[in-house]
Amino acid sequence: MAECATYGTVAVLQINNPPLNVLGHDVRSQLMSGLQQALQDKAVCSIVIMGKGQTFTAGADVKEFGTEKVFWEPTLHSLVEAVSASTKPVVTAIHGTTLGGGVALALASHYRLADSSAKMGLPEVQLGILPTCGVTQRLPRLVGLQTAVRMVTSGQTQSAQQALTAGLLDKVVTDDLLKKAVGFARSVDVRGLEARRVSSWTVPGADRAEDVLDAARKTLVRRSRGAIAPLTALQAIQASLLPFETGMKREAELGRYLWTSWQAAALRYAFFAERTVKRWHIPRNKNVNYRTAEPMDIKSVGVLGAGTMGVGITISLLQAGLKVVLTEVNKAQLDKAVSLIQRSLEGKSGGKPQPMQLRATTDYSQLREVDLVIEAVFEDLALKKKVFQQLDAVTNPRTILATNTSGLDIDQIAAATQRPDKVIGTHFFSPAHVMRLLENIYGRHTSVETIATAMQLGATIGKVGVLVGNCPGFVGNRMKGLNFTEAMFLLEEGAEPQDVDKALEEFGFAMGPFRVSDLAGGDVHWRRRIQAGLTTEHGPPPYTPVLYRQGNRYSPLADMLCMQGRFGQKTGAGWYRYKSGSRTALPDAEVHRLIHKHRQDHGFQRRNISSQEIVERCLFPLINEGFRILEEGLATGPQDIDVIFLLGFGWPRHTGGPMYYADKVVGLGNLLQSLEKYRAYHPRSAHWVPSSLLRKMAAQGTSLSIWAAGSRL
Ligand SMILES: CCCCCCC/C=C/C(=O)SCCNC(=O)CCNC(=O)[C@H](O)C(C)(C)COP(=O)(O)OP(=O)(O)OC[C@H]1O[C@@H](n2cnc3c(N)ncnc32)[C@H](O)[C@@H]1OP(=O)(O)O
Repeated sequence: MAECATYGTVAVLQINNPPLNVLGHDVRSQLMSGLQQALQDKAVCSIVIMGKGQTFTAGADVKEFGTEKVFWEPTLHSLVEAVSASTKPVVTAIHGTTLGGGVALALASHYRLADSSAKMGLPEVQLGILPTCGVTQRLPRLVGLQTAVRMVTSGQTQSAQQALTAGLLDKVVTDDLLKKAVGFARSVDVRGLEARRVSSWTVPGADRAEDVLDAARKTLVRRSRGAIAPLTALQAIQASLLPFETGMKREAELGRYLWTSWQAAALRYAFFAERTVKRWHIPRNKNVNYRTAEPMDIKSVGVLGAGTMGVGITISLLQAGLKVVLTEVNKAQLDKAVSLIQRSLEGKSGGKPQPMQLRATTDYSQLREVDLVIEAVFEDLALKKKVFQQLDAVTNPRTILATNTSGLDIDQIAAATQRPDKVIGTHFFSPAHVMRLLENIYGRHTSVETIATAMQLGATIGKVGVLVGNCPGFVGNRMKGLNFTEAMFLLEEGAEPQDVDKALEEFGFAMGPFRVSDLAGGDVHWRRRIQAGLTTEHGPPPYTPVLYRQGNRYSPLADMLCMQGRFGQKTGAGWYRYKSGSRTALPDAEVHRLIHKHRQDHGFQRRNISSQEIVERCLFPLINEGFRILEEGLATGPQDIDVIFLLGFGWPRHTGGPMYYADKVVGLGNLLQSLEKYRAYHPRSAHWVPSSLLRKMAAQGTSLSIWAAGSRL
């Protein structure tokens, strides 16, 4: 856990708690007793604290957070204070990615050394808590308010060089950190110790504090969208302008406030959910799971289609060091794609040339020897089936064939081949080289090896893979579609697009549904509705009521905009209007007129609709659908649904995701009641009928966490 050794007059305490040296209770205890021994040992003049393995430490053990263990002595706070009060100089030697509590230990030390490849960060606000243990008081004294605010409120890591420049580190070294740290510790003098205690320093540039804090507050109010941790952290940093002990008291108060908040619990859940989804199984056959599966070794990947998705996927694969054969029948499109890929990769490597593992071709037969192909052609079932038939003929029979689709039937695509066991859906989110989510969809015949390979490939290219079953829209789009449906009904009943967007943005989404639709292009879903027979390019299908389609209430408003060529930002007008070259959504009188006329034509009585109703009506049907998905065994557990929404649809992380939010914030009983209430008002919308799983759980008073724990292997 923590090992102690002496090198002449230097005692070295080394954390050894693989994989990430987190500071659980055992580690803290051993570090504390090592420190006390070193202080008592007359032969020891200085002390080095460092870590073995891949990192100094990733910080506090988050697994302890929901338990009493985190308060067992020595707590992290006691350990940090013991380091700070040491009567012998303490040098912290940092390597790898050092986070949270690791930075707290470093700040309390008298000297800080790091390997040149080290990174340091304070991700606490991403867990909804405050970097306590004196971080908010010592850091500004060391690096100034501006850098401290940036590090604490963003959670972003700093490279060793950045940390050195900021004043957070005393020295950056290359090679043999242990030897260099011991050498450095030998050279430091106990007589200078008092001056090295950061707690005795004042914050540099305190005269400009008000301006810095005001500017940060304004940015954070806008960016944090309801998350309380960043603004609370700012208050703690502000307290560093007070005497150190007073500031520490304020830090402790604010720390307790965040520690006990529901947002901290939600963010902790999100942290573990992202890691839990890799432990997949198929709900109907638990023997098919991540433990029994053996992935194929993938070294080369073919990407078919060089549109926006194909380009993003290719960049992700190349960045992970895989060989890629990019195939596109249109030569001009292919050339454009290659130049985009090159530019993007050059940007990533800081202008340094990268060994190009890309072969671009218009010839399908070049895909013969790749291990896996990802098809990324236009979202059209007939086209995809044709392409899969060709791929089946041209590729090696052992090659896995993946389709990048956002909702088409995997079984139908697989049926176009002689190897349905080797066909799988890999739903990337746009931009594919940026978005971390990969929704992997198994079909009826997909083999366990194919599933394991797609999940493994996701991890290799830095994505969080979530495995789901095959149904229209899969998990993400099947649920998300309902949000937009209700948003349009709200327009019919009296809201304006900006009212709906504002309510959901206040809930925490970066953009409301109408702004998202304008960004993505309204025509994409319009084409899908046409394909599904819900509408035509000229209006409702013959003999179809305007407000009722396929057994459900229907709003034709989006179709009406598309029929006018209003596809969103790309046409300068959609639910909003856009000035040339601008992405700012401006309310549009024409849209208001169109909605107003539609209300009049169909006898809608306009009424005022509260933000609460908007949020409930847009989100509750989606959550209800999540319960249906669990019931149908299409997701391994609620975490899978939550991760899809957190990483793929901008669901506000501080609420944990739709299923967590329903369970822990709304309450399943309250959710059921609300669904029943809206169902009574809107009997022609099937999405208000509560799922039987929700009914059962609400009746039994059970929580999704119990359901989830039992269902996970
Ligand atoms: C009174 C209360 C005391 C309050 C103390 C307040 C002050 C201190 C606060 C903190 O220190 S909060 C913790 C800050 N640290 C983090 O948030 C670290 C988060 N981890 C990461 O970002 C990444 O893990 C990494 C360090 C960048 C490494 O990434 P990598 O992809 O290599 O590995 P992972 O798959 O993410 O992790 C492997 C394994 O380790 C588990 N894990 C990671 N970090 C922690 C942690 N801090 N505590 C506990 N467990 C951690 C992770 O869940 C994985 O586990 P498995 O899923 O494989 O079981």
